[in-house]
Amino acid sequence: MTISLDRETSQPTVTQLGGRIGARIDGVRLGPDLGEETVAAIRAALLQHKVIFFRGQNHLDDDGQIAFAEQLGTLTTAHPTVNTGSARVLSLAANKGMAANSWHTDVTFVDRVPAISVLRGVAIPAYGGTTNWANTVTAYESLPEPLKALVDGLWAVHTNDYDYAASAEEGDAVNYDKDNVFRRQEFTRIAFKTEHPVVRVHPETGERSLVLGHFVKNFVGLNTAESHALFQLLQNRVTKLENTIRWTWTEGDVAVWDNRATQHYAVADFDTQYREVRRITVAGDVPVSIDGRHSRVIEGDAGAFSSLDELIS
Ligand SMILES: O=C(O)CCC(=O)C(=O)O
Ligand SMILES: [Fe+2]
Repeated sequence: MTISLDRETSQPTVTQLGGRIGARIDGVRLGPDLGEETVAAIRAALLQHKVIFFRGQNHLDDDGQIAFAEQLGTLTTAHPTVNTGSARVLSLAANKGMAANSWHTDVTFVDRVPAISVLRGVAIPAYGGTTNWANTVTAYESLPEPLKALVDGLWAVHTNDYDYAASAEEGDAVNYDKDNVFRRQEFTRIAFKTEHPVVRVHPETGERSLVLGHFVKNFVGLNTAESHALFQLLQNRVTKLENTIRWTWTEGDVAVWDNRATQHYAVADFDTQYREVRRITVAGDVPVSIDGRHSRVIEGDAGAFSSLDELIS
């Protein structure tokens, strides 16, 4: 489908795709200078639906994607530890079937967890390679009261040096370079460890959401076995199918998600076909717990994070 609407006169239309998460926006040609009204409409849809999709944005290149993302907030460095060859663009390319096929929220091992990720489908395989998102706000809201009481005061340690051996696959696609060489060493060359509340208050909506995903190492005060059991229990709530939306990509699609209210998972079922998606990340603030306490860095300070800007630009 090709969308050729006059940017000056058309209004974006928002079509809800799932009961708990996901909407498609039509009638917008993404790029710079969208105008206040359009940006406000996009932001409102994002906050409500948590992940929004734009079809047919084939005109976009990296610069256009960056220019669009800049209207949503201040951009972060492409990745805190992986040298992506670009200051802003994280390219996730694969032709050996690997993908970020483990449920996660982006970069939760630092204190300033990114607010928004903008992902563009650059090369999309003929089959497979869908991406799924889960709503971590509804996951919290639908918890029974005793579980809410349990998580409301709970904190978790997140690290980039998480237990890769414990996951069935080798984790995030950012662990691979363009020649498919696993580069965990690079991913973990600076160890980050941050304590986040398991329940954070969303800075824009005031909603409570669960902060979990595959960078969680353990819960504060619980041993490894207890942490593992509780993590599985809560993750099962987050990733329950009714709480998710699945997107089948075509080239030129753009997905934008609220990284403060979602987790995602790229399905590694495209065999040896080439797949490439490119991500721009909008900076976020330090999560705040229900009782007003901020996340705290245990290892790898914010200074190291920002100086990486120069390192990889
Ligand atoms: O490959 C995908 O569809 C998503 C990859 C991912 O986890 C990300 O872009 O943050
Ligand atoms: Fe991701």
